[in-house]
Amino acid sequence: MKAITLLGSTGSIGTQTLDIVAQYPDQFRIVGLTAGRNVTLLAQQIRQFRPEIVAVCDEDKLLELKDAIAELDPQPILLAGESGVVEVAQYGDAQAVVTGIVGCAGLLPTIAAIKAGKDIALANKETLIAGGPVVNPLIEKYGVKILPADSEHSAIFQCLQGVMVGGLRRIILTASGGSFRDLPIDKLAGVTVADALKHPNWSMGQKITIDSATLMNKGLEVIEAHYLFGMDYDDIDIVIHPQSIIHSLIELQDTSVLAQLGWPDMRLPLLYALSWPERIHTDWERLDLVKAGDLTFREPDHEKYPCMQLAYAAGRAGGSMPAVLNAANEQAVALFLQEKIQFLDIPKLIEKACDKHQVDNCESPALDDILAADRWARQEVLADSMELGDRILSVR
Ligand SMILES: NC(=O)c1ccc[n+]([C@@H]2O[C@H](COP(=O)([O-])OP(=O)(O)OC[C@H]3O[C@@H](n4cnc5c(N)ncnc54)[C@H](OP(=O)(O)O)[C@@H]3O)[C@@H](O)[C@H]2O)c1
Ligand SMILES: C[C@](O)(CO)[C@H](O)COP(=O)(O)O
Ligand SMILES: [Mn+2]
Repeated sequence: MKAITLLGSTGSIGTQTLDIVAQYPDQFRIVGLTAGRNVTLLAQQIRQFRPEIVAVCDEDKLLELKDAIAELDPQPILLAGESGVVEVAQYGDAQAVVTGIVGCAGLLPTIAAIKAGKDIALANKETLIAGGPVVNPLIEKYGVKILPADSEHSAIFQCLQGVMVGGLRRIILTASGGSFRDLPIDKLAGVTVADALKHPNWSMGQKITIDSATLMNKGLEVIEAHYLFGMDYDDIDIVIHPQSIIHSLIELQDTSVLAQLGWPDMRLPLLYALSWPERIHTDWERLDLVKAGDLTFREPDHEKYPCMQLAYAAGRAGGSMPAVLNAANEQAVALFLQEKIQFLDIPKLIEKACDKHQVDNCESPALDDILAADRWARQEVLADSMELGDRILSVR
């Protein structure tokens, strides 16, 4: 039985992970859970999975959580704040930590888990995009495994099983195209948050759904693939595949191409990240190619979606630049979700921050450099968005 700690248990990744644990109680046991502030759901999860330790990041929610589970005996260790989340990440005999926290907030808990010798089932891509130069050396130093749970990187990882080192020639990331894939470019200016949250294939958290709509999710995944598989940016391609049945492909040195297929269901990559190198028999809906129908592909539209090229440029710049790109994106998406900026402002704000940033410690930025770059980028985007605010107010 594998002992697991789950960071971000109340989110899309978190609840799907717990769905797996509930289906396979003979395979998995929950040691720790963390959430941001949804203590109602967290209390339900504590009752069902009886973790040893729990943290809620919002310290103002701790008392409410204590009251919500007061009758439980024994009580889990209850912690709060970012330090509490870090404590849970490194706690006890958990063999693997599932990183389902959204954003760069997952970086410090992930580092703590690695230093505690725990394997990482990585869903939280921002941690690797921003912190790759620090995380990868720690993975090696502490001898832990990083198992991709992101659907594309799981597909690539699955295709790589049995491939000799040096056999990989190219990675092809598939992209659904997101909420506006069929919308003409001249209609993007006025789209609403509600429009952007209507992902055609996947049910996900709000931030990543907006990232899918801007294609920044795919740009981030290019950087994620670089850090996970060591591929040069010239050898990581993107193709639009509206059906999201092929979850990505690899090309080998002899030009043979391997792909992983399945229904768009995040439980499968999550399960494999937890069961690897084994495969667990499931009774989930099996892929029916006739039912799936036509599988189509098209070139990504870089004029319509500038975020992809912004991500390639940041990845190639290296050092602290991916951290700036990621933080600028997190801040811009948050402002869009708050309806303080427009959809097309997102790439503009990101580009402005990246253009201003002077990459230091290019080869190997320290953790403090990455955290400082993250903070700087968020402040830059906030300041730049104020000018946009003037424009928006004048339009109204
Ligand atoms: N959803 C998917 O299908 C999918 C697929 C591939 C990769 N991913 C990646 O997985 C990560 C999570 O995505 P998601 O869609 O599951 O997001 P989500 O639904 O928004 O869930 C985010 C989780 O993180 C918690 N959280 C938020 N801010 C936090 C903070 N500052 N400190 C600690 N916990 C915090 C939330 O807690 P509360 O809700 O309690 O506030 C929630 O449990 C992202 O990095 C995403 O890119 C997601
Ligand atoms: C589910 C997914 O892996 C989230 O990262 C997928 O990438 C989302 O779909 P899209 O192709 O980015 O629109
Ligand atoms: Mn993905």
